Amino acid sequence: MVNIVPDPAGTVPDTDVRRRRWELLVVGAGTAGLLAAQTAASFGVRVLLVDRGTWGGECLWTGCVPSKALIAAGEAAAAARGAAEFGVHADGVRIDGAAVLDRVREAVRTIEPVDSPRAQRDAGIAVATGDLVFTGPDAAELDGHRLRFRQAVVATGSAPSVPPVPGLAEAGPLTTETLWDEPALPGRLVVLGGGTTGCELGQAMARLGVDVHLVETADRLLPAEDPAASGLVTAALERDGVTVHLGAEVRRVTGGPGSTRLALADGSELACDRVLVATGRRAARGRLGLAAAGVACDEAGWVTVDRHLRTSNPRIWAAGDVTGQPPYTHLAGLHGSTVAANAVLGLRRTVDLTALPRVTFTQPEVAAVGAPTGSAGEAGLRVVEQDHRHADRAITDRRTDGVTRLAVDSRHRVRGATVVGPRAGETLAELTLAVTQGLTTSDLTGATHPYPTYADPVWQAAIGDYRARLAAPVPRRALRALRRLRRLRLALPG
Ligand SMILES: Cc1cc2nc3c(=O)[nH]c(=O)nc-3n(C[C@H](O)[C@H](O)[C@H](O)COP(=O)(O)OP(=O)(O)OC[C@H]3O[C@@H](n4cnc5c(N)ncnc54)[C@H](O)[C@@H]3O)c2cc1C
Ligand SMILES: NC(=O)c1ccc[n+]([C@@H]2O[C@H](COP(=O)([O-])OP(=O)(O)OC[C@H]3O[C@@H](n4cnc5c(N)ncnc54)[C@H](O)[C@@H]3O)[C@@H](O)[C@H]2O)c1
Repeated sequence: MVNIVPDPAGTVPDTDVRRRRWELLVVGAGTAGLLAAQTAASFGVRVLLVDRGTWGGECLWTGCVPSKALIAAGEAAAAARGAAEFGVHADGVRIDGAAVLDRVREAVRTIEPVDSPRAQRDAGIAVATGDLVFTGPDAAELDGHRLRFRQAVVATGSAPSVPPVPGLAEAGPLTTETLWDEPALPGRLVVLGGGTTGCELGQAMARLGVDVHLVETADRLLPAEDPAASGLVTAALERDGVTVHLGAEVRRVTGGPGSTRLALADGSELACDRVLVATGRRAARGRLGLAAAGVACDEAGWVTVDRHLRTSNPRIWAAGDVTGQPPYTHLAGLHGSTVAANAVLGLRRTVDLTALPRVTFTQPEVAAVGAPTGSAGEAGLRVVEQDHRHADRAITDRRTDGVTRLAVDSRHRVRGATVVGPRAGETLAELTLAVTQGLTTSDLTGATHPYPTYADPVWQAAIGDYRARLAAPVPRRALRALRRLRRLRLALPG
């Protein structure tokens, strides 16, 4: 059923919505669509925002919010179990899985009103719930009703991709779209994929008492990150009870929920109650009619865009995960505001991915930005590093399993960074600014960092690089001359 809500001024009666030619039609009310619609509305344009019903999109309902709430529950369990290390005894830790999942859903419900149709309408946006299908270059259908538009934004997101392993689809695997509706936590879980999702959820589940096996085809977890991060996260997951299978491939799956068996390529077999698939994403275009609209997609199905996020139909823009660019909420939001500025004001804004920050919310967190720090040498960059075993805050917190690595160019500009440790995501903000603004390690040394914080290792790494600079021939000669001058002055009488 189409449920079109008029704008707050009431100038667009429900019955007229389908007859209007909308200045901007936005399809998908996830982060990208919401930001596109809100930014366009703030520029004074009449916008129609359409969603199937999950207002707030993946981040709110099945992504960031529930996963971070589950991670918080896992952290609470781990803190209670580990309290004895501090001389605090919290014996008899008991996990109520159903209550944990209820708390997760409560977090979603608490945030939901901000993204609701009512909130959008209050912001001056006309909203409609339904499945939108494009029928031509400037026309679409919403559950049987025709709409026309001057410009449109496709912001329909992405979906979990289930690999074509024989028997997997028939085994009823969980995905990040279905996990959150479960009434209880599984007893035994096999997680397929050791990327961001698999590591975050695998660790959280293990901390909540689930027997977790994590299967990754690559030879290390988080294969896109600095190998130092992979090593630290693997060790942390294993400490939490996750059995990690690297370089492993599932050949066949049999059974279903409650009793599933996975045959691995090395001849071994895993038995579990549920399988969670976390092996990457695919475009979530469904039956969107992009061909009828003249919007081209690449071979993998992602909507093709130019530097300004314009599709092959000059009236239509795309934003967020559907473009195939890195799937992060902060990028989806940036895409949304960028397309609004380009579509409504005719600007030619681009989105620079070179300083796109990312955080994996394992414990320790892995936060990275810019040039890789693992193979920085190959890219002509040097790596300066501070091991958190020497960071006082990490020692007081008994959280020394971390490292800060900066990739620095020949002019000592910070070109990339990886931070592994508690609150690494927060620490990354400073380094993202450094990479974005081309700041040098000497700029970082010039800003006093409070003691004792997890930002201190950044300062120490920068100071280390600055001191190494002083060892070069020219600064050494200058230092020698200054020392001599000082001695001469001190030798002078009076
Ligand atoms: C488990 C998990 C954890 C994550 N954690 C993080 C994190 O911590 N930080 C981070 O930055 N990112 C995280 N992400 C990624 C993040 O969720 C996505 O990058 C982001 O939500 C994408 O936003 P979007 O607007 O592009 O798409 P979506 O949020 O998917 O929105 C698309 C919307 O389009 C609607 N739609 C689709 N087709 C139609 C149609 N035909 N008609 C009408 N409406 C339609 C859908 O209903 C949906 O509401 C996580 C993802 C997962 C799976
Ligand atoms: N904290 C965050 O910001 C956050 C959290 C979760 C997800 N996300 C976003 O969602 C995206 C998707 O996450 P994801 O973890 O599903 O994908 P991913 O691409 O990050 O990781 C998928 C992993 O699965 C492995 N793999 C692929 N096929 C496999 C198979 N058949 N068996 C075993 N392993 C297999 C890959 O080698 C890879 O390591 C991420 O790239 C990220 O951008 C972000």
